[in-house]
Amino acid sequence: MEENPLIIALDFKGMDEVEAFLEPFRGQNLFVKVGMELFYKEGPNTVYRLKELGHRVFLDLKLHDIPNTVMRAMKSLAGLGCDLVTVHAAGGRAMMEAALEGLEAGVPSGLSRPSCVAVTQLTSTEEAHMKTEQLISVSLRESVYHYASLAKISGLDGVVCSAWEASGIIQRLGNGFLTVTPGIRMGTEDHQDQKRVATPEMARELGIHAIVVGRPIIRAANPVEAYGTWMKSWRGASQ
Ligand SMILES: O=C(O)c1cc(=O)[nH]c(=O)n1[C@@H]1O[C@H](COP(=O)(O)O)[C@@H](O)[C@H]1O
Repeated sequence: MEENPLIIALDFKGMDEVEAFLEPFRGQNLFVKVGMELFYKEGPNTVYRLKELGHRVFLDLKLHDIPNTVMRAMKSLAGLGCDLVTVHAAGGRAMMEAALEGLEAGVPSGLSRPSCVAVTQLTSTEEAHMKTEQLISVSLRESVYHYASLAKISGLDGVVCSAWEASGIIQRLGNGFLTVTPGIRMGTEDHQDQKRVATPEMARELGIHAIVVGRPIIRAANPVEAYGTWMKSWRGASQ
């Protein structure tokens, strides 16, 4: 992954909205995330179009199924030419290994396989709910560290976690293991459904590799200006 990207979550209803959002960014190469809403509506053309426009694509479908199904699904996704994909670590080691097997089998010749990161505990999850709803009795941090270790043992490239656990993961698993962090807010705006939240400055100081930002940029009155402000906060003095 290139130098600490800010990944814009394109959480839009369809490609018309995506094209309208991207138009004022013409000439800039962004790192964008395609999630379930957009992919389920528009399908593979989403990825082809974004690649044609020169953007890097995080295809975030959070696969979680039996190993054979995930292996075959990843084979299809690798063929689209995306750069980064996700699975749920809760699917287990065999499923994560199968995901990598599928990605390696499906990658078009001449391209490198997409990076694959595992979602640990969603940033919308609070410790109390994890304990009552998932019946996990360790702390939320311990649960995230456990999933991150499992993802590393399985050969994955990193994890999706909140900023609250990222530095512990980097300490335990090394700086080469990616930490991709949503739940980022400037501090002033509504957290919406996010619970484990941090500012871009905090994320930078914690050594996080990539942040994912959706609504604060895509719903901003002036998204280009908002992106510039966010990039300055995320990159700090180097921007
Ligand atoms: O895998 C993800 O990207 C993800 C994992 C997670 O734990 N939390 C999380 O918010 N996300 C995604 O990150 C984006 C965050 O969007 P905003 O809350 O609008 O900034 C959404 O597209 C979520 O689907």
